[in-house]
Amino acid sequence: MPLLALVRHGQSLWNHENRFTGLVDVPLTDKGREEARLAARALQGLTFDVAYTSALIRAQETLDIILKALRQHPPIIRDAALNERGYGDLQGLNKADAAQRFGDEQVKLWRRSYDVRPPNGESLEMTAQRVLPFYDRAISGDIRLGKNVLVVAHGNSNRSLVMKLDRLSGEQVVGLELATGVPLLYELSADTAVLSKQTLTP
Ligand SMILES: O=C(O)[C@@H](CO)OP(=O)(O)O
Repeated sequence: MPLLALVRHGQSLWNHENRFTGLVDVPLTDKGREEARLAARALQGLTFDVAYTSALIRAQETLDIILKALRQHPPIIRDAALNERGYGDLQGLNKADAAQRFGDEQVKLWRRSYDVRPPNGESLEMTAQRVLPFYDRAISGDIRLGKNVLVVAHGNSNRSLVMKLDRLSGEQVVGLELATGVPLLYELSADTAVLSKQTLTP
Protein backbone atom coordinates (compact mmCIF):
# COMPACT_ATOMS: atom_id res chain seq x y z
CA MET A 1 0.00 0.00 0.00
CA PRO A 2 1.32 3.50 -0.81
CA LEU A 3 2.77 5.61 2.01
CA LEU A 4 2.59 9.36 2.48
CA ALA A 5 5.10 10.92 4.88
CA LEU A 6 4.46 14.54 5.88
CA VAL A 7 7.28 16.52 7.46
CA ARG A 8 7.32 20.12 8.65
CA HIS A 9 10.72 21.73 7.97
CA GLY A 10 13.31 21.91 10.78
CA GLN A 11 13.63 24.99 12.98
CA SER A 12 14.15 28.15 10.90
CA LEU A 13 15.92 31.31 11.98
CA TRP A 14 12.58 33.03 12.57
CA ASN A 15 11.11 30.03 14.43
CA HIS A 16 14.11 30.47 16.70
CA GLU A 17 13.50 34.22 17.00
CA ASN A 18 9.73 33.65 17.52
CA ARG A 19 8.77 35.81 14.54
CA PHE A 20 5.85 35.42 12.13
CA THR A 21 7.47 34.02 9.00
CA GLY A 22 4.89 33.13 6.36
CA LEU A 23 6.30 33.72 2.89
CA VAL A 24 9.60 35.27 4.04
CA ASP A 25 12.39 32.98 2.80
CA VAL A 26 14.48 32.43 5.93
CA PRO A 27 17.10 29.64 6.29
CA LEU A 28 17.30 26.78 8.79
CA THR A 29 19.26 27.10 12.02
CA ASP A 30 21.86 24.49 13.00
CA LYS A 31 19.19 23.01 15.28
CA GLY A 32 16.84 22.86 12.27
CA ARG A 33 19.46 20.95 10.27
CA GLU A 34 19.85 18.53 13.18
CA GLU A 35 16.05 18.10 13.31
CA ALA A 36 16.13 17.22 9.60
CA ARG A 37 18.77 14.55 10.28
CA LEU A 38 16.61 13.18 13.11
CA ALA A 39 13.59 13.13 10.78
CA ALA A 40 15.67 11.07 8.35
CA ARG A 41 16.53 8.65 11.13
CA ALA A 42 12.81 8.27 11.93
CA LEU A 43 12.13 7.57 8.22
CA GLN A 44 14.93 5.01 7.95
CA GLY A 45 13.81 1.82 6.21
CA LEU A 46 11.22 3.55 3.99
CA THR A 47 11.84 4.10 0.29
CA PHE A 48 10.34 7.13 -1.45
CA ASP A 49 9.47 7.18 -5.15
CA VAL A 50 8.84 10.92 -5.32
CA ALA A 51 9.29 13.94 -3.05
CA TYR A 52 7.36 17.20 -2.89
CA THR A 53 8.37 20.45 -1.28
CA SER A 54 7.57 24.16 -1.38
CA ALA A 55 9.33 27.03 -3.12
CA LEU A 56 10.90 28.11 0.20
CA ILE A 57 14.47 27.35 1.23
CA ARG A 58 13.71 26.09 4.77
CA ALA A 59 11.57 23.25 3.38
CA GLN A 60 13.87 22.52 0.43
CA GLU A 61 16.95 22.32 2.64
CA THR A 62 15.15 20.04 5.11
CA LEU A 63 14.20 17.74 2.23
CA ASP A 64 17.77 17.75 0.87
CA ILE A 65 19.20 16.80 4.27
CA ILE A 66 16.64 14.00 4.69
CA LEU A 67 17.28 12.53 1.23
CA LYS A 68 21.04 12.77 1.63
CA ALA A 69 20.87 10.97 4.98
CA LEU A 70 18.60 8.28 3.49
CA ARG A 71 20.85 8.04 0.38
CA GLN A 72 17.81 8.30 -1.87
CA HIS A 73 17.40 10.33 -5.06
CA PRO A 74 13.73 10.40 -6.00
CA PRO A 75 12.45 13.09 -8.37
CA ILE A 76 11.74 16.32 -6.44
CA ILE A 77 8.76 18.52 -7.26
CA ARG A 78 9.01 22.04 -5.82
CA ASP A 79 5.79 24.02 -5.93
CA ALA A 80 4.66 27.28 -4.33
CA ALA A 81 1.24 25.68 -3.71
CA LEU A 82 2.90 24.03 -0.67
CA ASN A 83 4.32 27.31 0.70
CA GLU A 84 3.62 28.47 4.23
CA ARG A 85 0.44 30.49 4.74
CA GLY A 86 1.07 34.16 3.85
CA TYR A 87 1.01 36.01 7.19
CA GLY A 88 0.59 39.42 5.54
CA ASP A 89 1.32 42.40 7.78
CA LEU A 90 2.31 40.10 10.67
CA GLN A 91 5.39 38.78 8.83
CA GLY A 92 8.54 39.79 10.69
CA LEU A 93 6.75 40.70 13.96
CA ASN A 94 7.76 38.91 17.14
CA LYS A 95 4.83 36.69 18.22
CA ALA A 96 5.07 37.69 21.92
CA ASP A 97 5.20 41.40 20.99
CA ALA A 98 2.16 40.91 18.73
CA ALA A 99 0.27 39.24 21.62
CA GLN A 100 1.05 42.27 23.84
CA ARG A 101 -0.04 44.69 21.16
CA PHE A 102 -3.17 42.98 19.81
CA GLY A 103 -4.07 40.65 22.72
CA ASP A 104 -3.56 36.89 23.18
CA GLU A 105 -7.03 35.98 21.89
CA GLN A 106 -6.68 37.92 18.63
CA VAL A 107 -3.22 36.47 17.95
CA LYS A 108 -4.49 32.96 18.69
CA LEU A 109 -7.35 33.49 16.21
CA TRP A 110 -4.92 34.68 13.55
CA ARG A 111 -2.58 31.77 14.18
CA ARG A 112 -4.86 28.81 14.68
CA SER A 113 -8.45 29.45 13.57
CA TYR A 114 -9.66 28.07 10.27
CA ASP A 115 -11.24 31.12 8.73
CA VAL A 116 -9.88 34.26 10.44
CA ARG A 117 -7.57 36.10 8.09
CA PRO A 118 -4.49 37.92 9.43
CA PRO A 119 -4.28 41.48 8.02
CA ASN A 120 -3.39 41.19 4.31
CA GLY A 121 -2.53 37.51 4.83
CA GLU A 122 -4.15 34.11 4.26
CA SER A 123 -6.48 32.29 6.65
CA LEU A 124 -5.91 28.54 6.99
CA GLU A 125 -8.99 28.15 4.79
CA MET A 126 -7.34 30.21 2.02
CA THR A 127 -4.12 28.20 2.42
CA ALA A 128 -6.12 24.97 2.09
CA GLN A 129 -7.72 26.34 -1.08
CA ARG A 130 -4.33 26.22 -2.82
CA VAL A 131 -2.79 23.22 -1.00
CA LEU A 132 -5.68 20.80 -1.47
CA PRO A 133 -6.18 21.27 -5.23
CA PHE A 134 -2.43 20.65 -5.58
CA TYR A 135 -2.80 17.49 -3.49
CA ASP A 136 -5.66 16.37 -5.70
CA ARG A 137 -3.99 17.09 -9.03
CA ALA A 138 -0.42 16.02 -8.22
CA ILE A 139 0.23 14.12 -4.98
CA SER A 140 -2.84 11.89 -4.99
CA GLY A 141 -2.03 10.93 -8.61
CA ASP A 142 1.26 9.45 -7.40
CA ILE A 143 -0.50 7.66 -4.57
CA ARG A 144 -2.97 6.15 -7.03
CA LEU A 145 0.05 4.81 -8.94
CA GLY A 146 1.16 3.07 -5.74
CA LYS A 147 4.11 5.39 -5.11
CA ASN A 148 5.53 6.22 -1.69
CA VAL A 149 5.47 10.01 -1.35
CA LEU A 150 7.51 12.28 0.91
CA VAL A 151 6.17 15.82 1.46
CA VAL A 152 8.34 18.38 3.27
CA ALA A 153 6.44 21.61 3.75
CA HIS A 154 5.27 24.01 6.46
CA GLY A 155 3.20 24.24 9.64
CA ASN A 156 0.08 25.54 7.94
CA SER A 157 0.37 23.88 4.53
CA ASN A 158 0.76 20.58 6.41
CA ARG A 159 -2.13 21.49 8.75
CA SER A 160 -4.32 21.81 5.64
CA LEU A 161 -3.26 18.34 4.50
CA VAL A 162 -3.75 16.76 7.94
CA MET A 163 -7.16 18.43 8.21
CA LYS A 164 -8.20 16.69 4.98
CA LEU A 165 -6.57 13.32 5.72
CA ASP A 166 -7.84 13.17 9.34
CA ARG A 167 -11.23 14.68 8.35
CA LEU A 168 -10.95 17.43 10.96
CA SER A 169 -13.58 20.16 11.18
CA GLY A 170 -12.76 23.88 11.27
CA GLU A 171 -13.20 23.73 15.08
CA GLN A 172 -11.01 20.65 15.52
CA VAL A 173 -8.12 22.06 13.47
CA VAL A 174 -7.68 24.90 16.01
CA GLY A 175 -6.00 22.39 18.37
CA LEU A 176 -3.69 20.90 15.74
CA GLU A 177 -0.02 21.73 16.33
CA LEU A 178 2.71 20.19 14.18
CA ALA A 179 6.25 20.01 15.52
CA THR A 180 9.23 20.83 13.32
CA GLY A 181 10.99 17.80 11.87
CA VAL A 182 8.61 15.13 13.22
CA PRO A 183 7.30 12.93 10.38
CA LEU A 184 3.67 11.84 10.19
CA LEU A 185 3.31 8.61 8.25
CA TYR A 186 0.04 7.71 6.52
CA GLU A 187 -0.68 4.39 4.89
CA LEU A 188 -3.23 4.90 2.12
CA SER A 189 -5.25 2.66 -0.11
CA ALA A 190 -4.75 2.87 -3.87
CA ASP A 191 -7.85 5.08 -4.01
CA THR A 192 -6.23 7.41 -1.44
CA ALA A 193 -8.34 6.52 1.62
CA VAL A 194 -6.41 6.68 4.90
CA LEU A 195 -5.76 3.22 6.36
CA SER A 196 -3.48 4.18 9.25
CA LYS A 197 -1.50 7.07 10.68
CA GLN A 198 1.49 7.18 12.98
CA THR A 199 3.79 9.86 14.33
CA LEU A 200 7.43 8.88 13.83
CA THR A 201 9.04 10.42 16.88
CA PRO A 202 12.76 10.75 16.16
O1 LIG B 1 5.35 32.03 11.47
C1 LIG B 1 4.88 31.18 10.67
O2 LIG B 1 4.95 31.28 9.45
C2 LIG B 1 4.15 29.98 11.25
C3 LIG B 1 5.04 28.77 11.31
O3 LIG B 1 6.22 28.97 11.97
O4 LIG B 1 3.73 30.29 12.53
P1 LIG B 1 2.43 29.76 13.26
O5 LIG B 1 2.90 28.84 14.32
O6 LIG B 1 1.81 31.00 13.82
O7 LIG B 1 1.54 29.12 12.28
